Amino acid sequence: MTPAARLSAAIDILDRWLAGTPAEKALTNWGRASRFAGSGDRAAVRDIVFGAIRCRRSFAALGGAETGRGLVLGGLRASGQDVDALFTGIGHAPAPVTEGTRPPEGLEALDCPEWLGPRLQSALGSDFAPVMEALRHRAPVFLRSLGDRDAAIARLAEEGITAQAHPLASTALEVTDGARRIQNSAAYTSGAVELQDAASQALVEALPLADGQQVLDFCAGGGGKSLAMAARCDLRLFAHDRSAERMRDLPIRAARAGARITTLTTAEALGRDYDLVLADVPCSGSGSWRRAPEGKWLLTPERLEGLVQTQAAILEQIAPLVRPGGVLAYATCSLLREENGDQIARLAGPSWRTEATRTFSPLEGGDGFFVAVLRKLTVA
Ligand SMILES: C[S@@+](CC[C@H](N)C(=O)[O-])C[C@H]1O[C@@H](n2cnc3c(N)ncnc32)[C@H](O)[C@@H]1O
Repeated sequence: MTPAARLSAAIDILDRWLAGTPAEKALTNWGRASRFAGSGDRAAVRDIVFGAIRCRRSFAALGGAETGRGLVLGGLRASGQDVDALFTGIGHAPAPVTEGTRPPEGLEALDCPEWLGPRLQSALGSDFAPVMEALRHRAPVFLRSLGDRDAAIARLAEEGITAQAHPLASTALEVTDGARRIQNSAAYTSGAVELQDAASQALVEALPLADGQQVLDFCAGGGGKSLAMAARCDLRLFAHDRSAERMRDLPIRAARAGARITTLTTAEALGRDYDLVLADVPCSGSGSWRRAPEGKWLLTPERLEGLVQTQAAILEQIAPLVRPGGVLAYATCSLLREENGDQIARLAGPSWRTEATRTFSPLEGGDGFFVAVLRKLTVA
């Protein structure tokens, strides 16, 4: 495909996305209908689409319309490209440009939803603009090394993947070249490295884990945190998720990593007690909007309120599962106070002591995360 034909494909996919089709689905449908597109074309179209979703408001202003065409045009203008050379109307190229442009202003220039601006500003203070700017760009690719980090770097290099140690976590590697080769590399398939954001790794490093503990990952999803916990200590480790479907791949991933993780139904999970319960709760995902940018535009005040209620209900459900002297760890990938510190304040009282809270900013390289470690006090 020519560069201009890739733009036309991205315009169609973005129009479908704007009409309500999830971006992954719109990309898959286009891929199925476009057998002529090679892997380079698919990757390039995907990059244009996700780049436009991250910068929806500013690209729409620059491109003169909130349409697929406007977003693509705005993206080209934002990066200073010669739009008339690409929008020629010849062959599969988009029709010549007639649209005007205007510079984005205020929250629009930061690609921040208007209603969220004040809440994020209050939570992030002087970091607000730099964080929102960071979320306009693609996320770095991180790996977690299961053994020696330098050995993993050398092994990846043999397969044409360049990675370097990242300071956020002792296990974290940032991939700077060859990221598309990871999933077929022997280092990955043999379990020497696992794909995981650096702040996710750092969050698990912040947990007071010790050999022999009985641990529950209550919102395990695909098991990213379970696997990282299993790699840290010899635990009796249980994974639970309200959706059993989301844990479907966990046994395969655990086998690849040589980890023992028992999945539990809700009734089973609630029927035991634990030295540590991790609740990596469903949240706005505002800390990971560069990785999953659609969430930025799908969040509404009502959805946020629903999430806050779910988080509070989960905390209430798991608090009794922690043994006296044990730990409840509450985590989100949110930047918003109502999902983070405000939730933990609910557990304040004579039964709990907050031992640590840590906020990871996207400015540190990884996703934005919050973790609080609360100790259940033994009754005197
Ligand atoms: C942030 S994701 C977990 C990500 C996962 N810990 C990881 O590291 O890959 C939140 C998970 O919570 C689950 N969930 C939502 N409501 C829940 C509930 N009431 N109880 C338990 N899990 C719930 C969702 O299905 C989702 O998989």
